Amino acid sequence: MTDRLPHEKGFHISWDQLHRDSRALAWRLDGKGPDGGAWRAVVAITRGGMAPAMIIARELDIRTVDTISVKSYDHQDQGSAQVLKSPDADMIGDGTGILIIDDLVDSGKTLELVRELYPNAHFATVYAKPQGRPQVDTFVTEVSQDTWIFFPWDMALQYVQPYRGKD
Ligand SMILES: O=P(O)(O)OC[C@H]1O[C@H](OP(=O)(O)OP(=O)(O)O)[C@H](O)[C@@H]1O
Ligand code: HPA
Ligand SMILES: [Mg+2]
Repeated sequence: MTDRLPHEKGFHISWDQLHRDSRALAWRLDGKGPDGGAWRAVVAITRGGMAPAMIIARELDIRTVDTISVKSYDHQDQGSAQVLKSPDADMIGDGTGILIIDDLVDSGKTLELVRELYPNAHFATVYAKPQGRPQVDTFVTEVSQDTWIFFPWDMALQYVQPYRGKD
């Protein structure tokens, strides 16, 4: 699968690194809610936003956690993006005081769709690529557009040949 990706570089992230970077994001968000206060709730964009959202909710002592499920059949075609499951409408309102978390913003299409629904929410991702940056309010690490980020849930430890043993 990965040899067909049109990306020049790979950025491989371990669970430990994801934990550190998600904590760094939590610390950036701390006390930045409306009126300099606390956030009302965390909403994770499934599925990739769920692990960072859990870590952030723990760090910021937020007990109300919900999800929004967005299915983008083709990242080139925004028309095909679809919300499969919405957060509780009474809880989220127009998004004021709500943190919406994803693992990364790439083209920005996913956040663009969710932002239209909840324009007053605060959008945060752990990683960001330049094209998607205008869609995200707070992030931790930027990578170049031609980098593919490999998340720990998509990887497994495996044996590699010693460098001098190849061929
Ligand atoms: O900025 P964009 O170009 O929209 O891309 C970013 C989105 O793509 C990935 O999710 P994906 O839709 O692959 O689903 P998943 O989280 O369930 O893996 C990633 O987790 C972001 O949500
Ligand atoms: O760089 C990426 N890595 C994993 N999933 C993604 N979805 C869009 N871009 C990426
Ligand atoms: Mg996702």
